[in-house]
Amino acid sequence: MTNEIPILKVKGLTVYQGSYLAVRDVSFELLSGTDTAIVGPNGAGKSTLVKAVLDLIPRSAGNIEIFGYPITRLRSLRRLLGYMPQNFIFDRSFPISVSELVGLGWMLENKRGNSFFQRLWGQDREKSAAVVKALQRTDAYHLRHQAIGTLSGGQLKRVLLAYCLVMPRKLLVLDEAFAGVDVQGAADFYALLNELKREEGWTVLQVSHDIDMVSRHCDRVLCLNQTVVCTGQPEIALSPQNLLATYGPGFSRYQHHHN
Ligand SMILES: Nc1ncnc2c1ncn2[C@@H]1O[C@H](COP(=O)(O)OP(=O)(O)OP(=O)(O)O)[C@@H](O)[C@H]1O
Repeated sequence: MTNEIPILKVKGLTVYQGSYLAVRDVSFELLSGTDTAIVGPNGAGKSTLVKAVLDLIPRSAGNIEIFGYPITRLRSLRRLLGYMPQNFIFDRSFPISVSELVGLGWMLENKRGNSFFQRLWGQDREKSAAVVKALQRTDAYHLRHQAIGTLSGGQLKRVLLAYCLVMPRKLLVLDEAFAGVDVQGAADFYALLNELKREEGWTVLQVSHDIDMVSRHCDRVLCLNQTVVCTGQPEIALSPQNLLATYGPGFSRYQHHHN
């Protein structure tokens, strides 16, 4: 259900990457239970924007409020936030299984009233059940015993999404989560996001290059090219004029590729 509570408020955000002005004076809000896509050409500042919004890189100007708090005071609320970065770089010989990785996303909740050992045992069972459910939801359960270093690109995306889903979240931030996932897989992922949004009230912010999927599945679109070019419902934000303004004249070839 969509209601009018802003989960995230970004005002006047400006970010430099080294000496390069990557994001300039960006403002937007995310309403609870909505799925917003950030689109724009390569180098437009999309990844920089989401990293700065999550306070993972410094900003030179701007205010960010998340769940009603300044981002710097997020601390214990971080578990309400799932983030899947564009690239996940790791040593492929690192001996950790898919289940173990997904389990790392599960955090202890402070439950009172039981003894230490009861809590420990209960939480272990809860964690195992949550890992199984998350892997089933992303169609990666069959990979659970595999070492993460042996996964294909698309399989790894499924497992990383399971890592994000293993806890209930309020905000899920995905940076090209579906790049490299096959067509059926991407459609399944969008169906899953829809379920999380409608049935569990999650809010989604996703960077995507798939204009076709975005126009079919997202509630709002933010067109970015260093700064916000336009924002609104997909049918408005992705009009030919707005796409031209965002991507420049080369876009028609890209769009053709998707039709
Ligand atoms: N660590 C860095 N140091 C210097 N410049 C950087 C760094 N990271 C990004 N940039 C530059 O900042 C600009 C924005 O990069 P960013 O990765 O945010 O773009 P993007 O819209 O996510 O691109 P893509 O669609 O290719 O993933 C680019 O010009 C890039 O070269």
